[in-house]
Amino acid sequence: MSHKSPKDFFAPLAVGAPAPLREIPARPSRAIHFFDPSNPKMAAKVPAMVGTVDVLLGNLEDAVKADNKIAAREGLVEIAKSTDFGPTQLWTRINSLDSPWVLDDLITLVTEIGDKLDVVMVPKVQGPEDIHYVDRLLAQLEAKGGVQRPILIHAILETARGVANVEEIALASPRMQGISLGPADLAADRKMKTTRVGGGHPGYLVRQDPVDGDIHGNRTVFQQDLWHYTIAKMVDACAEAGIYPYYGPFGDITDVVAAEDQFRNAFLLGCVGTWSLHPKQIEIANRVFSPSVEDIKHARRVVKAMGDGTGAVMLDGKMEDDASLKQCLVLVELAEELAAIDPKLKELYDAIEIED
Ligand SMILES: C[C@H](C(=O)SCCNC(=O)CCNC(=O)[C@H](O)C(C)(C)COP(=O)(O)OP(=O)(O)OC[C@H]1O[C@@H](n2cnc3c(N)ncnc32)[C@H](O)[C@@H]1OP(=O)(O)O)[C@@H](O)C(=O)O
Ligand SMILES: [Mg+2]
Repeated sequence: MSHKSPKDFFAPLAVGAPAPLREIPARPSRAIHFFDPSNPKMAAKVPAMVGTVDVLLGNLEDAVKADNKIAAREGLVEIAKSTDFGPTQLWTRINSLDSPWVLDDLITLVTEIGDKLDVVMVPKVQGPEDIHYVDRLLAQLEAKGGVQRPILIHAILETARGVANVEEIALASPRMQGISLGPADLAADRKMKTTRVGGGHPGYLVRQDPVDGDIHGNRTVFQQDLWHYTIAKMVDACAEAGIYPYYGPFGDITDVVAAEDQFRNAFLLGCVGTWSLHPKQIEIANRVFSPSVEDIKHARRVVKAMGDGTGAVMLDGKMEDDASLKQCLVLVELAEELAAIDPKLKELYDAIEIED
């Protein structure tokens, strides 16, 4: 349910505000790197991180102490004003819409750094009404601040009602850029019995049938993915709306192996990127969310073999047809976008040779 009729869905919501986009650009966003602008050590690292990560996100919400909320907001303004972000996007996560800080977050950020801010991430979104509120307020502030291009909105999927409404959230505004899974708040809201921030749980498993009826015998167990349903529902809602799904935080910073597993699960399910909470997670995210040389070589071979894009062919003993061609085109187009901003990837992808 939109707050606009289809006729005026793309009309600005305030006189003087920039016209909404008709299509959300697929800018690379493999890693959305969170930093606390009130943390001097993290803030000092931002300029050197430009170009090494696709998105830098100045976080104002959870993980920023209540005493530091104003310092974080002011710190982000200072960082934005003093940094040339080049190809790197600048996002922020504002405080929750019921917090005492969010109105000043939006007024300050949009009127002071609106032209440098690409995306506003909104936490704890419950339904389209939350997006409608931010949509209209952003338009008014863009007009007030003379912002020249529309600031986009990214919702965090971290409440049970938000999951129930995810399709309407995705379609709620032409500003919607994407949606991220927020596993910690969502687990708490659902009363899931896990205290982990993303990833699996050793108690969530399926067990091999007993051998010869011996239920206490040696039976292989397979740990299951707690987040499969929610990520898949989020991906469907984003695909329907033409916006982008992301995995969110992986809190076990030291377990880089399980972080890679969780990121790859999300990549394979259709997510385009993930959050990174620590510098060591950026490399993992960039690697996982950039298609491998093998995948790109195969995809390009399918595109070549499929000619006009219709019918079916056999390639390496596997059937390729109109549908698998579309899957391959997703990878080929992603590779082109990433190669445009990542020289190392460009070198890898350009070196791929396809036999005639
Ligand atoms: C739960 C969901 C969320 O809300 S997740 C998003 C909110 N959380 C965060 O944003 C966490 C951000 N990360 C951190 O605060 C820190 O990484 C840490 C507290 C987890 C660990 O910090 P520290 O102990 O300092 O780690 P190290 O000593 O290993 O740090 C080494 C070095 O790196 C610097 N550093 C650390 N983190 C960052 C960062 N994010 N960006 C830039 N630099 C960072 C650190 O300062 C050290 O610097 P030095 O070498 O100069 O000392 C929720 O939404 C849901 O799921 O619902
Ligand atoms: Mg959260």
